[in-house]
Amino acid sequence: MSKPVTKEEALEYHELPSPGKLAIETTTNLKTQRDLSMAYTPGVAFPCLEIEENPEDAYKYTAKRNLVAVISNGTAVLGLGNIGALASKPVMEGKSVLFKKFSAIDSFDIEVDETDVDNFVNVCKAISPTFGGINLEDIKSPECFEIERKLVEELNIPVMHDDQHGTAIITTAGLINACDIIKKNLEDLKVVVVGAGAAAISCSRMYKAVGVKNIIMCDSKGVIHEGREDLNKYKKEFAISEPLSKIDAFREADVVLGLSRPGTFTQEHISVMADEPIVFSLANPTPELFPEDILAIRDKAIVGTGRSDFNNQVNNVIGFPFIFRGALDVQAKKINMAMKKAAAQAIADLAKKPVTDEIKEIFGDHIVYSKEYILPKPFDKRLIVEVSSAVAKAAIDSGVARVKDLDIEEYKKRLSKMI
Ligand SMILES: NC(=O)C1=CN([C@@H]2O[C@H](COP(=O)(O)OP(=O)(O)OC[C@H]3O[C@@H](n4cnc5c(N)ncnc54)[C@H](OP(=O)(O)O)[C@@H]3O)[C@@H](O)[C@H]2O)C=CC1
Ligand SMILES: CC(=O)C(=O)O
Ligand SMILES: [Mg+2]
Repeated sequence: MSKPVTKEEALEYHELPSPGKLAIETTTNLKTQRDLSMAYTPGVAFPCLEIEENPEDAYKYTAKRNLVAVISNGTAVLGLGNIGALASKPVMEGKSVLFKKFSAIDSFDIEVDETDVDNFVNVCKAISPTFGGINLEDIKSPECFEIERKLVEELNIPVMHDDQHGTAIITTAGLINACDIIKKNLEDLKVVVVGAGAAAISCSRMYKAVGVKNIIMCDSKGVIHEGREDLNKYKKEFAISEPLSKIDAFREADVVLGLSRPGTFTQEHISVMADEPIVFSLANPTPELFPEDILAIRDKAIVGTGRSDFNNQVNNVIGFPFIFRGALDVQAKKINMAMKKAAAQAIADLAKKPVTDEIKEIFGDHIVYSKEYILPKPFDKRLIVEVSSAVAKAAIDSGVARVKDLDIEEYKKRLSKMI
């Protein structure tokens, strides 16, 4: 574990040298009167008229092709709950910083003070011409599902709710490698999912898509089963036929995937799991159960958290920057399961390769594929190359890319120079 972050340090980091975490920079010269005539009137009228004639030219003459909106209404911010649009801004600025640093994507964070599904969708639609993609963030379930569905249906740029799909990609990559290390098959796993919101539902769908058969899901009322009358249609997808207590759900389980809030499972639950349990305790910033408490009773466990200060950070930061990079570069109309699976496999494969000297310098020589290192570090510069190229290829192969003739090896070379 690295040195704990104090409140004072975190507040100072956000306040200095200037409030917030990002600013805007220009890409063209603006030094002379002639530059001004180019950038602004009269020169600017020419690209405007080209775009009016052919909307695709927006990708040629504006920042649209490399610009993503990070949009939230602040209703499910990390595990902090509904703290509102304004209070969500540090997280959204943070996501924009990660886009820029890890995948060279420009982005604006946009906090929308609106909880009504249709009104929120209308705001997103109205501002969508500006962007090459939309990353929805920290919007509570079940509203997030409907919002994303409508936007994907109605817009022709990639729209992805990161808490759903970024998280699904990274937890799938983590599961693939954890199973590889302890020699278990995905098909044979018993998985308990604690949480039944945006992240939990989407991760569980992807687990099923890669072969997991036995999933038991719990929400704040307990195990989700067909006898319950308080289930929305998303939770119903995972209802088991008979009632079950939570402790019985954990009995001999191989995996627990926590996407809920602190304290929703305890050492008692972990103690009844199968040998070498996989415990992803992913609530942020405070996990369901801390790694030391898990390892204290199950020293052979593979443990992951969402945080940057423990081994095995299982966090969508290893997903969303690279999936959008690939999607933008082939002007994908949407982000589909084929692209998500390709991303997860590429992430999993990368963790098996020896780490670079740069990563050793940051994290030390001990970083080798093992129970303590199942996923690449977000700082691994090979992520953009391997994951974004895999996503771009999957977009082309699955027919959602507008750019169809991409030389993947050439593209990988370009990616390696982007950050
Ligand atoms: N590491 C990572 O990369 C990521 C981590 N997360 C974390 O996952 C958590 C959930 O996020 P998200 O899905 O967006 O939020 P949602 O608000 O959509 O879902 C929260 C879920 O937690 C459930 N819950 C609350 N209390 C309990 C309990 N006692 N037992 C079981 N479930 C409970 C809620 O149940 P109910 O439906 O009954 O209200 C709800 O289903 C957050 O802590 C977030 O930080 C999210 C995305 C990525
Ligand atoms: C990581 C993230 O997106 C979350 O905790 O909400
Ligand atoms: Mg989030």
